[in-house]
Amino acid sequence: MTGPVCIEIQNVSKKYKSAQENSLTDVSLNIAMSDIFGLLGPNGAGKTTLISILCGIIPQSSGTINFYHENQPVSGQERKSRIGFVPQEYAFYQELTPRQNLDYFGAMYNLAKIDLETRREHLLEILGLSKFADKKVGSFSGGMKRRVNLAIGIIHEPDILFLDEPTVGVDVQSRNAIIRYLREINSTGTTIIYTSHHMSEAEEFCKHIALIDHGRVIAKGDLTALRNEHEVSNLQSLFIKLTGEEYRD
Ligand SMILES: Nc1ncnc2c1ncn2[C@@H]1O[C@H](COP(=O)(O)OP(=O)(O)OP(=O)(O)O)[C@@H](O)[C@H]1O
Repeated sequence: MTGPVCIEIQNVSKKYKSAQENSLTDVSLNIAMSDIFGLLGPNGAGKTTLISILCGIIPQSSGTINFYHENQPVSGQERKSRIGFVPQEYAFYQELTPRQNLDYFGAMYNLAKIDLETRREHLLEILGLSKFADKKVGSFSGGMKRRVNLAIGIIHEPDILFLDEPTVGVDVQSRNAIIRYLREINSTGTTIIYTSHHMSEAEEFCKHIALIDHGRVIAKGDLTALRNEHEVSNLQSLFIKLTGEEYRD
């Protein structure tokens, strides 16, 4: 653990109405403040389902989730302003520019105009989008769209940031820019929970991980300790050792 607990997940299960089987079964995890926590697992393991529940987008079927800030419980209402979510799908208006998108989503968080403008320009600059700030997002490359998606998820400076595959389908430059920025905000206290299929990226980036398979947590903890315990030299080998070689599609 890097700090006090900020998310406590106890015995969470989820069965979608239309599904025969549980998508999550009895998931229990503690995530520490200021951690970079990787939720990893094969396709269909339940990562997006868990993130969606933690962000309050869908309800769990059973189990409890508590949020804390410096050891104090965080209420449902306060949670909204403390959490940021960068989904796998693009969550912006293609026909608007990055500036217009950021203004729109910033206003949804009730940011004061002057704060929103300062924050917007800072994010455009730091994510390499200033030159394109008044062009429609629909015309952007995959990497630029991912960076716009990230900027929208963090416009309100959340303490806890959830990212579902933030670097999928982007070139090395955009991947580096995104990871570098995430590291930077983590170093000033933002807790990061992220999913990825990119094992070498996750290995370098995460402090702790949970490996999920068929909706269950099959390994969790500090990466070095997990590698030692399972006698493997890297995360990819650990992943294959615990989830097997067969296809998951
Ligand atoms: N809305 C839904 N209704 C019914 N079943 C669903 C729904 N969403 C997801 N599932 C099922 O729940 C399981 C977990 O899916 P989920 O998308 O959470 O996995 P994942 O680990 O995020 O996968 P991927 O790596 O492919 O994104 C899968 O079997 C999936 O088919």
